[in-house]
Order: sequence, then structure tokens, then C-alpha cells
Amino acid sequence: MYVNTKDILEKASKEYYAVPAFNINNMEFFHAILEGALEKRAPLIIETSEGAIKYAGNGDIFKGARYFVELVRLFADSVDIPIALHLDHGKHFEYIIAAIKAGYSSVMIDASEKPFEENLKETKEIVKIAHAAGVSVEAELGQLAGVEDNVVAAESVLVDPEQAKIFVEETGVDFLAPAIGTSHGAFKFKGEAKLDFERLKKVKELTKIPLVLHGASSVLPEYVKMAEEYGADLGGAKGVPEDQLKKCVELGINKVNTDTDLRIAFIAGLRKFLKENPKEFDPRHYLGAGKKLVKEVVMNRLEFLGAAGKA
Ligand SMILES: O=C(COP(=O)(O)O)N(O)CCCOP(=O)(O)O
Ligand SMILES: [Zn+2]
Repeated sequence: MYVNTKDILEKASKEYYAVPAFNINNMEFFHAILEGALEKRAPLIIETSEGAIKYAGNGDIFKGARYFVELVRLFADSVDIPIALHLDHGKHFEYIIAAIKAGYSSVMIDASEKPFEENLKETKEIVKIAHAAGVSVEAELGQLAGVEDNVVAAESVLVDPEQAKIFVEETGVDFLAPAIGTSHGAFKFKGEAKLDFERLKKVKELTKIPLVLHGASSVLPEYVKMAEEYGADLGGAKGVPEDQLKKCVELGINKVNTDTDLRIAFIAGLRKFLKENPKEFDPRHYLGAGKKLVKEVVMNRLEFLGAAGKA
């Protein structure tokens, strides 16, 4: 059933587990993720960035938002696991409003690159509009570094827990993404991975709301190796070690944004299939090979974060 993201996250926050939020840009990733969540009997958060909406709508924002709502609801309304659709990194007013109007369960207003007062003001405005439409809201404090299509930031700025308390109280935001040292994409750390657990612990204590970890992919070595075996160049790829991810969940992270791990799994499956099946040109077959590995990663992550069986 199609639900509000807040319902999924409040349960996770109470019981100290986390629900992965899987990014999609097309139908194949959605099907792979849905199959994995159904097999694991887990709640499901599907999210799309502004880049994904532009891609799906072929440049038309509202068509792109409607495409994802129709695709997700078509299946969500006929299965018995809770499924939410979330706008990831809403940086532009027109995408946020289009997502609310199209029927998204929740939206992220990402004004984290702006000064605190401006971020607070913009978030407060979006919360007012979104809540009036029954849509929950995520915001970000501090900044992640790293590069993904449209989500680029020069370097990370860690969250100030005292500011987080004021921010949550003043804006009424439903869930918060504190920057604690992760970054988007496959190349998260030059040296050792280090996340600021103390800071995370304080944010949870002071805000008491569900928290979100962006840039949370682990960049799983077995899939990186497979992709490289069949021609990918992913030298230096490094993600969030799974023991550190586990610690983040213990300290109160409840939504774990996962995009890069799915992308690497897909390209590994696709590259392997194309190499081994030179005569094949049916997209349902070669895209199906990518889908299969995405589903594998989805099921493992749902199990690992404690969301399996929580539907
Ligand atoms: O936090 C994450 C993903 O983190 P990951 O890279 O560690 O999977 N996200 O919000 C996904 C951002 C995707 O943006 P775009 O579609 O513009 O490339
Ligand atoms: Zn993110």
C-alpha cells in the first residue's frame, strides 16, 4: 500500500532500525527494488532526484513527477507492503511543488548549501505547503561533498547539533539529514572512512526525530570487481564500511540513501551479460541481467539494516 514516508520512519525510529531509500531513474530499477522488498517483506522507500525527474519526463518536470507517481502507485496499490515515494534533494521550488502536486509521499527541501538562517526560512516555507497537502518533509543540515548527476558540493561541512535542535523546532521538519562525513558517489574517502558518530549521537538526542544518512552506499567490493572484470574503470572507489553503517543505525539513523550501490551492481550485471552474450540485443534480457544484481543488493541491504520483516 502507498503510504507517507513519515509513517515508515517513525516506526523505524522507535525500534532503532533503518529503512534504505533506493534511488531510481527508470522502470527496471524500480521493478528490481520492488521484487527485493516483497521477498524480504520490508517497507520500501523509493526516491527520485531532480535529475531523475527531468530524465523520466524527457525535460518536462511535472510529466517526470507524474511518471514516477503513476509507476510506483500502480504497484504499491496492489501489494501488502508499505511503499512511499520521496523527492530526493529538492533544491528548486518548481520540482518540490511538482512532486507535491503529482502525489509524492514526501519531499526533501535541500537548502543545505545556503546560510543557516536561509535554510531554516526556506525549509519552514516548504513544510507549511507540504503539510497542508499531507506530504512529509526532509531537510539537510551541514553539507555532503561528492558528485552525482545534479548533486554536487565542493567539500563537506559537518552538522552543528545545537543548530539542528533549533532547526527542527522552528521548521517542524519531519526527518533530518545531518552531514556527518559521508559524500555522494563511489569515491567517498581518500584515506580511511571516518564518520562523526559523536555528532550523530548528539543530533539524535537533541532532535528526537527520524534521521537520514545521505551518501550511504558501501561500494561493495564484489560488484566493483565484477564491473572491472568486464571493462569498468572504478579505481579508488570506496564507500561507507558496513560496520560504520551499522553503528549509524544504532545511533539513530532511520533512512539510508542508497543509489551508487545499485548503479554499480547494475553495470556489473550488464557488462558481464553483454560480454558473455555477444549475439543478444533484446533489452529485456540485457537490462534484466542488471536488474538481477540490483535485486540482490536490495535484499542484502534490507536484511543488513533491519528492515526485513518489518512490513
Ligand atoms: O545520498 C544519496 C546517494 O548516496 P550514494 O551515492 O552513497 O548511494 N542520494 O541522495 C542520491 C543522489 C542522487 O542524485 P543524482 O540522481 O542527481 O545523481
Ligand atoms: Zn543524497
